[in-house]
Amino acid sequence: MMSLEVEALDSGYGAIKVLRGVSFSIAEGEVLGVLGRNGMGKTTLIRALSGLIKATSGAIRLDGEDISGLQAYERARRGITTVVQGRGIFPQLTVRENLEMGRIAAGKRPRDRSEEVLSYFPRLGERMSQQAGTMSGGEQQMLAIGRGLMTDPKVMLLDEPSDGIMPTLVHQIGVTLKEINKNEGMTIVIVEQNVPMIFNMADHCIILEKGALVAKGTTQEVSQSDVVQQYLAI
Ligand SMILES: Nc1ncnc2c1ncn2[C@@H]1O[C@H](COP(=O)(O)OP(=O)(O)OP(=O)(O)O)[C@@H](O)[C@H]1O
Repeated sequence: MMSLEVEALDSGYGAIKVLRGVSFSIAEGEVLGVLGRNGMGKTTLIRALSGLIKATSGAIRLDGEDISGLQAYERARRGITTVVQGRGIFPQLTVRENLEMGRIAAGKRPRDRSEEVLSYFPRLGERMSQQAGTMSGGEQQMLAIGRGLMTDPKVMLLDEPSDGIMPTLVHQIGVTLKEINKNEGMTIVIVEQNVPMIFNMADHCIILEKGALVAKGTTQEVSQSDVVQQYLAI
């Protein structure tokens, strides 16, 4: 069974149509990389999957169930967690409190994942009482991912986790996300401008151009195809 299946999805902001007929599917436990230049609809896709904006038509199926009519919190209860661009952590709260917010956000009582979170991100363990807003960008990104993990999700949506982070940490975060994917069997949808990061960690890739899909395939197929030059300008 497909873990996540998106069919002919249209979405946008009021009268502004952004996503046009987007279709793809991800098997359970896979990593899907979402590539595309600035303003092509990547963040909008993450918002539409998480339920922050509505689908105007099409379907989003999680394990066969169409969740496109559900509110964001209902999707979260079904196991979708979102690590938003800019991280969305609570800067005034401590690391410990931010992680606890993840558990609360899950709505039910999820398994306690704090041990796993601290094993993936030992730096967080050293800073449990620190105010989150005083940490470096990379540490805040680790916290945002850790908080998502605390909800004990089945699917993790990430919007540009490399944004504003120094290259060595970007590499490390990519490696850790892959570990989480493998160890937890976690399905991951990751939006990135950082093409090498995606080519290193994704099983499949899609490329968005003006809200429509212009490429989809295995990472190997997409990375070797002309579309990379054409749509990503690298
Ligand atoms: N809240 C909003 N209201 C109206 N239009 C929006 C809103 N947010 C985004 N858009 C528009 O939707 C289009 C796609 O934006 P989106 O943020 O999804 O692109 P993106 O591929 O994530 O870009 P970036 O890499 O710069 O984050 C853009 O034309 C943008 O101006």
